[in-house]
Amino acid sequence: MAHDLHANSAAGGAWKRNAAICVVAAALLAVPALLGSFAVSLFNLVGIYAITTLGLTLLTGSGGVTSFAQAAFMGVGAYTSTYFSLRLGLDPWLGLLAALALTGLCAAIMGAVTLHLGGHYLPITTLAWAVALFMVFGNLTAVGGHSGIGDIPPITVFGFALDRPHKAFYLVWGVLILTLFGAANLLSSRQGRAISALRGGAALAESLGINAFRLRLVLFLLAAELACVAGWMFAHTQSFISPTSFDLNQGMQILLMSVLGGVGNILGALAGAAAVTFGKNAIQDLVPMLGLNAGTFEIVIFGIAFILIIHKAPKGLSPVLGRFLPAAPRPPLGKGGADGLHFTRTAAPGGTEVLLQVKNLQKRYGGLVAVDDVSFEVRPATIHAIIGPNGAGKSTTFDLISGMQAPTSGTVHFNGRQITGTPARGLIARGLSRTFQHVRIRPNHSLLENVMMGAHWRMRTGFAAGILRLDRKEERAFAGIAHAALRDVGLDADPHAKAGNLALGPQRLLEIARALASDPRMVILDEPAAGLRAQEKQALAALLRRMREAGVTILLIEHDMDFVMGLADRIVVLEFGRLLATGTPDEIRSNERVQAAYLGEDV
Ligand SMILES: Nc1ncnc2c1ncn2[C@@H]1O[C@H](COP(=O)(O)OP(=O)(O)OP(=O)(O)O)[C@@H](O)[C@H]1O
Repeated sequence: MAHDLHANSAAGGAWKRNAAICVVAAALLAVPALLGSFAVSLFNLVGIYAITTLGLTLLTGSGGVTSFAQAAFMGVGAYTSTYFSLRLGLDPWLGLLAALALTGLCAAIMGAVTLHLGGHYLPITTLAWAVALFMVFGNLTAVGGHSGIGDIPPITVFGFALDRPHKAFYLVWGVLILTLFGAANLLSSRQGRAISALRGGAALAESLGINAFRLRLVLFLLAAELACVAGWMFAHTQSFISPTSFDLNQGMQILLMSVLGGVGNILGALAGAAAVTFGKNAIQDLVPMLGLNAGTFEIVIFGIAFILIIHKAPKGLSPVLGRFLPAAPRPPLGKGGADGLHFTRTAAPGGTEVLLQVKNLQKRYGGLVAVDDVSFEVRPATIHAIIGPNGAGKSTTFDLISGMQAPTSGTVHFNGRQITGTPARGLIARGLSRTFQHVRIRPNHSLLENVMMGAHWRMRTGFAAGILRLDRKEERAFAGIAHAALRDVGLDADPHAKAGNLALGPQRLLEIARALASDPRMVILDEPAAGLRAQEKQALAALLRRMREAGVTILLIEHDMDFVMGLADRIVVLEFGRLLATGTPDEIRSNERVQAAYLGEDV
């Protein structure tokens, strides 16, 4: 019955959504028939800026990288194609190809130099890029220099010249609608989940097997190319361009469009572009009536709007859009996994007797030795705990095993192969999955989507297939696997619920489900019981035992002695970076050196 209700409401939601799309499409088709040239031209500008802003939505909103250079990349598209068509007499479509190539080259060089530096390097470089390009455009006398250049020929489609705003409207809005659908498809695909994992920090993305640098570079390129296409349409629909059309002020306005629309909201890109473009037009109409300079006023008003939005409404228009738009249809849960997860790589029969071998591991930070000559082994299908007082070197040991840091000396072997210094992203495919001390989930994504991130390395869909929605079969299969993982940790009641609504205990379980979806040999857990209530700890211990029975090996750091003593098969005790003792819980409990180290604590 509940299932039927859910199916009915989903069908109702889809119906409303499709109806809303039809109404909007009909209204759009009527725009050129109902409005005059100036108004249609404004609509075209909205479409052009929405395409540019959409690039920023993907880059900043989803990937967490800020850029001031979108207007400058529009300029590269506009000026390259103008030069090709006006000076070389070539078709604007050839100009577009050249512009895309040049934009790609510039963005690739800029991204390659700055993206791995992290922090504010990229935003600052994009600022410098915007200023430098303004100078370059101004000094290109072949395309008009600072005074700009006119008579740019229109785009032709099958011999039909788009020489009036009414004709260009269909191209601009057609391209916009295609890019909106493409972006929506991308964000709901494997690569879209990888992009949002980036927002959880490079550590999360890399732990899932995602090359954070490469993904940021692809996003930066994609955003630049979208701006280039928009710039190309700008030049050939306005027929006049000048450096001020693509200066830093324009770059800031595009950032304002993105922030106003709600960073990360796809339709927000359109709403933000419309609000700023129509707002700018209203300022230019009204302010001169008061005897004031519209240009100066525009900068002041937009500056104030920027500050107000950041402080008072950081989500921009997206809550409003969310209220009026019917919810997106929920993806199917997929088949398979009805009887729980099947691990294909656990307890490798015939494999090595030791799954993880840590030998003489050392990590120095200048004069401080955080981990000093530590050696231990973990056998398959066991629960192994690392304990020790604060500052004993537990987290550093974890980081050395999980590839977050490289050791100063010593080796780590996993499943018979040396993994010393292997970057974190290379480990999940070998069967090593991890959770974090400070939970790293994507709060605005569903439980199902969060868990599917764990299966990223097992999936194949690339950017193009995601944008074209050719990934449905794979999505269904892995939604089934993620659903089974949620069932394994007891979170399958509402797989489509937002992960951010969960309390801390269930969030920790969600991270474990994400690790299970990666088909792990071994899961390493950083203080999994921290902050949990007694009942939640019992449920967690039961889950970890079930995982052990299924053949998954577990290595954990934990401060809660009762939890560790009642659960672990073997325990490693560290003190001042050195191995103090190793053994079963009983051996550790009766070890005098451990008792001395934990003086006053009940071991
Ligand atoms: N990046 C770093 N640079 C310098 N010193 C560090 C760094 N990371 C850790 N340390 C030092 O190394 C030692 C071991 O730290 P680590 O975090 O591994 O201990 P821990 O046992 O996990 O402690 P806790 O239980 O408090 O998390 C500490 O003295 C810490 O200050």
